Amino acid sequence: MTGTDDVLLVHGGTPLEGEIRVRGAKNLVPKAMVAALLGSEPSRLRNVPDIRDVRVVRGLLQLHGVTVRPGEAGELVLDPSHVESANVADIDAHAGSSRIPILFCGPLLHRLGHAFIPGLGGCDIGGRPVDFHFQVLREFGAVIEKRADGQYLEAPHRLRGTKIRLPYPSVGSTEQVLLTAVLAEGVTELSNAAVEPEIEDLICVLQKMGAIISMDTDRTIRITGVDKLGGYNHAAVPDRLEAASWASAALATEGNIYVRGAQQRSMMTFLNTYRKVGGAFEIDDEGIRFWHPGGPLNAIALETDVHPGFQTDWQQPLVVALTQASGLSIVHETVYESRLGFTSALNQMGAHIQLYRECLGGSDCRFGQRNFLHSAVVSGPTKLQGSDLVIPDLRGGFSYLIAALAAQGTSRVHGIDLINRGYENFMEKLRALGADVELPNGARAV
Ligand SMILES: CC(=O)N[C@H]1[C@@H](OP(=O)(O)OP(=O)(O)OC[C@H]2O[C@@H](n3ccc(=O)[nH]c3=O)[C@H](O)[C@@H]2O)O[C@H](CO)[C@@H](O)[C@@H]1O
Ligand SMILES: C=C(OP(=O)(O)O)C(=O)O
Repeated sequence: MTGTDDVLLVHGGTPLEGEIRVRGAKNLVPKAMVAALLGSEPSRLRNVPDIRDVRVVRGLLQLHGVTVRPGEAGELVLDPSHVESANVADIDAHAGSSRIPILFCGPLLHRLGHAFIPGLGGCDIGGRPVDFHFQVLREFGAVIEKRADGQYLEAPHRLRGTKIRLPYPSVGSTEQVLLTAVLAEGVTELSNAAVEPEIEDLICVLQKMGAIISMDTDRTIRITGVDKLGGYNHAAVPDRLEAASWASAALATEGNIYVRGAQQRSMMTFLNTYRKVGGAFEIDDEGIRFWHPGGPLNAIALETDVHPGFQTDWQQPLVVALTQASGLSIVHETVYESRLGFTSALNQMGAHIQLYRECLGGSDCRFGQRNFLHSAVVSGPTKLQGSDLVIPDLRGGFSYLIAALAAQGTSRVHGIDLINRGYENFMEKLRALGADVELPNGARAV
């Protein structure tokens, strides 16, 4: 989508108020769909959001012979009975913008003995190499050949369990190990694993299928391979990243939003930070209400980290709220080396955000001596003015929507289709919250 179809006019200055609902997590649902490939029976996934990353994986699974059909509302039934006989063609067309194709490696090697992985998508927020993925697959016994159009993998023999230590607790690499080890021969011990709530939920899915997986408290995961897995029936964990985005929108626009589906357990670190900034929230069994209680917001020092630290995908939307806090906030991004570039457009709107190459705010990280602008000092409060904005990535895009909604005047936000990757029906939700947004004359709703 290009041109006027992909532009949103945002008339700012109105607090967002009302209720929206978040469904299953973008960072779990596509992976649970891939897990269905490992089963000998159909799986039923519930609480599935209608987002682009789900559609991309659905296309890829269908290409590999998995029948995917909708069940009840928000359900997908995935039947992998015909994977062996599928005629895989045109895989590049389905790879799309997502990073998920890399997670097809283990399941396809188990089922077919070979796999082809095209170029990956995902947000442009750093180099995002996949060296850990290929290293762990080699340790399981896969042979990998890089060709011009992608990576070809083969498993000449059944993959074998192994002992692996990740150089960094990478989410995708941990998932790669899980999806490969469950059907490998013998035991796999993974240390320095990522332990994000979405990973725990993927482990729940795999256990339902018949896998044997234990998690220690020291980032060690042990998997005892089994010969066969069945299907699963699972409701996906809610999207804590989307929930936090709406919470940040409530704070930046001086609004009040009830996020149905938001869960305290997976958002504890975010909630502590939200409270330190001066945001208010109230938790009940169905969701969390977030609001600006009035008065000034507090500047804070914030460092992103792997779970249970402050999740990097929460950072960009919260930075918009920090432009409204009194004093100097420090933001140290330690997960991605280039996730602060989006702030230049906030400065164009009137914010005062200065980027630094040094590790500010406490600890040293991998990016410290390497010339990456990965720390920020946000000086506030500053009034924001409407502007012309071009969305750079998923969370940066949502941040621009928040900034435009908090600003005086009208903004033209270009590239809004990108937001459909991870935010279900965001236009409907914005309107339900009273946002004054419109598509330019003649444009379709995205
Ligand atoms: C679809 C999905 O679930 N995306 C999430 C996932 O991304 P993703 O799984 O890609 O992120 P990782 O946790 O793997 O990446 C973390 C860091 O490890 C580095 N790295 C990773 C793999 C590798 O082979 N080599 C390497 O150097 C990355 O460049 C990055 O600096 O976790 C991130 C961290 O919580 C989130 O921001 C993303 O929203
Ligand atoms: C970085 C993100 O996603 P992905 O890994 O899919 O690019 C995100 O959800 O913010």
